[in-house]
Amino acid sequence: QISLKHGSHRSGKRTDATMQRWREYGLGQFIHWGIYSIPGGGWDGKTYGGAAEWIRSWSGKDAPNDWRKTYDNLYKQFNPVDFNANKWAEQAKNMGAKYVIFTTKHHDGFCMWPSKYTEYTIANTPYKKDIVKEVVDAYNKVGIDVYLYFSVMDWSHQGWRYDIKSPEDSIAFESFKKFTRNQLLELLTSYPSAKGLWFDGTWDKSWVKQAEFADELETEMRTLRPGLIIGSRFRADDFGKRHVDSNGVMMGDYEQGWERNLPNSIEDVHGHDWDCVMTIPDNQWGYNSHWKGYVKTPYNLIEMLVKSVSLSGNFVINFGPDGKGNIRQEETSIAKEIGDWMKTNNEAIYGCSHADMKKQDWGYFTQKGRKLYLTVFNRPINNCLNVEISEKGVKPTKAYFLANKLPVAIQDAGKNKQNNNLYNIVIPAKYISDKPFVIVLELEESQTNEKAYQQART
Ligand SMILES: COc1ccc([C@H]2[C@H](O)[C@H](O)[C@H](C)N2C)cc1
Repeated sequence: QISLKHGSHRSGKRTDATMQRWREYGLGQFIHWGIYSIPGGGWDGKTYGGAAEWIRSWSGKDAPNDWRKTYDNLYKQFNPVDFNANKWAEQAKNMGAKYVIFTTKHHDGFCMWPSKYTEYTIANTPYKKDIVKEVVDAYNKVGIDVYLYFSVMDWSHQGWRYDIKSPEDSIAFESFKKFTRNQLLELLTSYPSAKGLWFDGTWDKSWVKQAEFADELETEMRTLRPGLIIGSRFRADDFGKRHVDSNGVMMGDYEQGWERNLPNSIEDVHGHDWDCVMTIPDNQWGYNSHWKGYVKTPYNLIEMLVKSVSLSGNFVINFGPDGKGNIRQEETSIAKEIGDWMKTNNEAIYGCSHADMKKQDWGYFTQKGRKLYLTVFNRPINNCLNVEISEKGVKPTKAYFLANKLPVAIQDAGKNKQNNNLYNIVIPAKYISDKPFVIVLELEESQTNEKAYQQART
């Protein structure tokens, strides 16, 4: 046990109602929208390879020549005439998202809210209006919780440094730290309904060296907003360790390391709350007019969602609206397809978590109370879903299709050396589905609970 002043201040999951609500979301929407959405990964008819929201930082073959000046003046033409936050919120509601993470400021430093601490904000664009407020209000109105994405790294600020290597760096970075704190307190004060902050741009040495400052700032923010949810990306500990501190204890309220990546087993989760944030194309978060490479299908994304919930995490799908405020057709049709699936099957997602069951090839288990949800992606040729109930002596009581409650047969599949308490859930051969489907399997009360209950009665 290494003694830390600025390591994690809590071990184990948060148990308060606000965090429990976060845990039950299942599905979220990420929105990356900013000045980078104007070029959309290209310029003057040419497209570039890197991540579109990073285009300001690219150079050489990945960006137009002497691009910085042009980029830094783009805000003067930012006028998203097609933007309608209510339409976005409606679409997210129909998709089944329970929370949204919205980019208030990405690495380029442009603020989508009228910050008092810099001129580089929405207030100084032809659009003028407070986009963060429009998004917060529209999403809250349809019952979707809002989380604010904030990049600490800010390429537009004179005080930003990648590392602190001289007294000059140190003086500059002190002004940057003051600016960052001012903006964060401004966001929390201006948008009190925001439930949390999703931090990014915190990997550079300059910030990693600010263990004390960041720790105090986190405490100040949590005091200002009791219940505030902050992930493991915000700050590093006394020895520069991020996500988990030098004693292996997770920093923040949930693990934020699963970016375009998913845990493969419950062991990978280490008992943490976590979210996976995922792009629809390969590595593109901001609008890119020319998606290259593989674009995930609705069913790739549904499988990732179900896998996330089966491992007690949330799954967040990224949308990148264009410079005019339109959500592109590919994203709209994916949202619709996922929404249709969620309308039928969201009981297997919302409020569910990992089931202590052996992973089977046909798909995933999620659980809520004594109900197991079997989401089938790979239907066995013999129509028998193998289920091995880990809780000793607990038997299944009934099984049925979630969609229409029609019962399905449960066969005792006997015992052998490796496993017992094995059952086949038999899907009727005549049942045809071209989409993943859910079978509900209800379990008896667990013996341990039952025994405890009986003893309690004496
Ligand atoms: C260095 O690799 C990175 C760095 C930052 C990112 C940023 C993306 O721009 C997006 O905002 C994502 C959530 N974030 C981790 C992605 C990959």
